[in-house]
Amino acid sequence: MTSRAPANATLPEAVLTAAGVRALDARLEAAGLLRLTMENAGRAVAERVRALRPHARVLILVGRGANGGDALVAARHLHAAGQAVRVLALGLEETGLAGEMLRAWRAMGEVDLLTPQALEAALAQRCDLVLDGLLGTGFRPPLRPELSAITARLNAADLEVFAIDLPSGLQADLPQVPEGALRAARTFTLGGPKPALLFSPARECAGEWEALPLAVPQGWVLEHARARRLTPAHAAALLPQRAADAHKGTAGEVWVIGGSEGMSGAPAMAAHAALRTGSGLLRMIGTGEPRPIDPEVITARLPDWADLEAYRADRRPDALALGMGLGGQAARVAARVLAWARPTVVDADALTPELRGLGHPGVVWTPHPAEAARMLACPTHAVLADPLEAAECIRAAYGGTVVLKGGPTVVAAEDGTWVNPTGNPGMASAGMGDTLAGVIASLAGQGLEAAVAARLGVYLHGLSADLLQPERGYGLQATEVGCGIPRAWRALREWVDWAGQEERKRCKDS
Ligand SMILES: NC(=O)C1=CN([C@@H]2O[C@H](COP(=O)(O)OP(=O)(O)OC[C@H]3O[C@@H](n4cnc5c(N)ncnc54)[C@H](OP(=O)(O)O)[C@@H]3O)[C@@H](O)[C@H]2O)[C@@H](O)CC1
Ligand SMILES: Nc1ncnc2c1ncn2[C@@H]1O[C@H](COP(=O)(O)OP(=O)(O)O)[C@@H](O)[C@H]1O
Ligand SMILES: [K+]
Repeated sequence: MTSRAPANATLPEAVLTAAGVRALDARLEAAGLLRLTMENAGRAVAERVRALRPHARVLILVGRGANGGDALVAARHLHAAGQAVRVLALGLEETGLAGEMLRAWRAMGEVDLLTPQALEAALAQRCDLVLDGLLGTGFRPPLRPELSAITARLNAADLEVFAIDLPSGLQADLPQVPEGALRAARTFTLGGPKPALLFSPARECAGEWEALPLAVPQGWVLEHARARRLTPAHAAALLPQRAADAHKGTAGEVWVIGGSEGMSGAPAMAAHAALRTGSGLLRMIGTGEPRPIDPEVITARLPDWADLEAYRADRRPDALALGMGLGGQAARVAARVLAWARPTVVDADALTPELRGLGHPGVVWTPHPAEAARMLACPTHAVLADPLEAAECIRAAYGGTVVLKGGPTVVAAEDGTWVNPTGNPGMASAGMGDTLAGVIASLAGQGLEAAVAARLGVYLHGLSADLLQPERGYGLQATEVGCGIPRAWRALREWVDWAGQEERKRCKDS
């Protein structure tokens, strides 16, 4: 029998909350697959530990829930492979699925009750690595004292900790770090990352993380996902394709509307990035003198913003980006342009509450957290406390697609919420957002749906910065990220060609 499921590699990654894990668990249980899934998960963890630390003596800490069950499976596979393990468990009852795993482990090795004294004794013997299976997605703060004494001791010890699913004491769904949370050097997250592994400050507790597959169809996991995360294959499939007879009239005319006295650079960076993303024709329009970086850009200086309608009369932009450096007039100008019902990226000064409800399917709002707070009339810390929720709230109130910028950027669109995997802290410099607005407008002008242009735009923008990071570090300029877009594009395209070749080779071999 052949599989009818699409190859997992072409599907996005699932971002799973505690509720999503519970729902997936229920489905697996109903299908009679939960025990096998725990077995697969624990074995996958053991394989990663063996690959990374084949000679380590591993202290395995086991909680009472399924996270502990995963740890016991890992203990069994590590022991069977000849690696030295010591197991300490919070409970020794053999009930439920985790209890079954405890019984299976006991057939092979010993287990002692985890107490502060037992931990101390274990640490006094040679131990190179702690495998944390105390708490996973089932944790609800605050951490009880019996456990906070354990995590405090481990955090104080000079020991490497690898966490299963997420470091014990982190709340899966939120970026905050509850009192007493464990700090891990590495996390093996099961089925897909939890929001806590994606957003700061919680993600700093997880060290490097990697997602281990659950060995069930990715479609099942995605059904219970809170959000999706782009993979290279998925992003590459979004790249626009051009006909051989393409010309500047078919490659998209983009207008950048912005700039004011002393702020001419912002729209210039957007226009520059749009050209590098492949737009056929760029116009920069302002009431001050537009100062493009590139000679290819056509400029128009309007006596007043009221003259915008007349300028547009016999012209038809394929997409627009507006707001960058525009100043106090921005909301008024944006309201006019939104009425044209063209694909439009609304950025910077134009991101104001006056525009609530004016979004249409072609609109992409691109706030950073402080601008998002302005749009939602809430403090910035409330946005940062749950970026997925904040992006979705803006979308509900304003319409269109929302790109909530940050490390990482969240895209809330009609088809759901996405988390971008590319980008790095070198991007924390002025002008990066202007560049992004140009990239998204360019892709929309080349015919991509606004929501798709947003998703691909943030991916390419971050990838361009990631490719530059090794040579530039924190000294990365926004214009360089714009210049690097063709390289990012090529890297993605080559990835697809490479993946396609692999796929063809696999088909030939089988
Ligand atoms: N479908 C999937 O993706 C798969 C998921 N899998 C795994 O399932 C895990 C989720 O398992 P789970 O639901 O059993 O919860 P888990 O994290 O083990 O914690 C429960 C324990 O924590 C305790 N506890 C709670 N709060 C506490 C506090 N404040 N302070 C102290 N203790 C506290 C709570 O105690 P209780 O409240 O019951 O007394 C209970 O004993 C998930 O992370 C992944 O590893 C895999 O098996 C493969 C398939
Ligand atoms: N630490 C980071 N990790 C990933 N991306 C980042 C990071 N810091 C900034 N960025 C990206 O850089 C851009 C900054 O945008 P913004 O703050 O609007 O800049 P500006 O207003 O100066 O143009 C966003 O796309 C954001 O996602
Ligand atoms: K854990």
